[in-house]
Amino acid sequence: MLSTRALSYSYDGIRHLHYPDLDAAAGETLLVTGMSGSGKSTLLHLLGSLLSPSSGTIWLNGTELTALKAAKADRFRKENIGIVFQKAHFIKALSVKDNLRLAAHGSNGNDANRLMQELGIADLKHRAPATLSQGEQQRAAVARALINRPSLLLADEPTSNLDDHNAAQVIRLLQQQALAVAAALVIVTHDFRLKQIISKSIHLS
Ligand SMILES: Nc1ncnc2c1ncn2[C@@H]1O[C@H](COP(=O)(O)OP(=O)(O)OP(=O)(O)O)[C@@H](O)[C@H]1O
Repeated sequence: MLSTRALSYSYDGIRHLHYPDLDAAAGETLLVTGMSGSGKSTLLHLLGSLLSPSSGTIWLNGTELTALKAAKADRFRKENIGIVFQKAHFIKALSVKDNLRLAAHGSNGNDANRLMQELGIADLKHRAPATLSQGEQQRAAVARALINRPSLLLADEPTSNLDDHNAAQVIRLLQQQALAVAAALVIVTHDFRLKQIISKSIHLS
């Protein structure tokens, strides 16, 4: 499903971030931990095809992401990869539901109601995103990331600022939803509590 080989990235051509090889099957969760500055967010951007690596390859479902030209990579990302960023970045003027529909490819927007129901935010669909609590915004961000039934779901620090109970709940939610669409789930975090919940992990140093 997802595999990377010999990935590296440099912002300035001087300091290079080298990544261990990653493999994640459909429905599997991979935790990537590391201290601040170890390159977690950069890795997430590489996996999400938002940055191109200096060297190395990323394969997702038989497609070599790293070989795609920009326009094809954009389309591939929209159709195959869902990303839950640390900050959600919704369109302020649109309702929660319209934010989901805007992210949808083709007829996938029809799934917006079902997803919001499953994530417990159906009652909030006509609200402006800014009026939602942090936890509600996070669930809306998960719904948006899932709208195109991605084969790879990426989450950046989904549990920072959450207490133990809510952290476990968000992880359960992400895992349930990833499993429902048979997506590989990659979570990057400095939250070492998650090592107790997720068995497969890689540490960046
Ligand atoms: N746009 C940029 N230009 C130059 N250097 C950058 C840029 N973004 C990140 N870096 C550097 O690359 C390294 C990895 O950064 P990255 O944000 O991936 O780490 P991180 O593990 O996600 O950190 P944190 O947990 O603090 O968010 C750091 O040394 C950072 O200073």
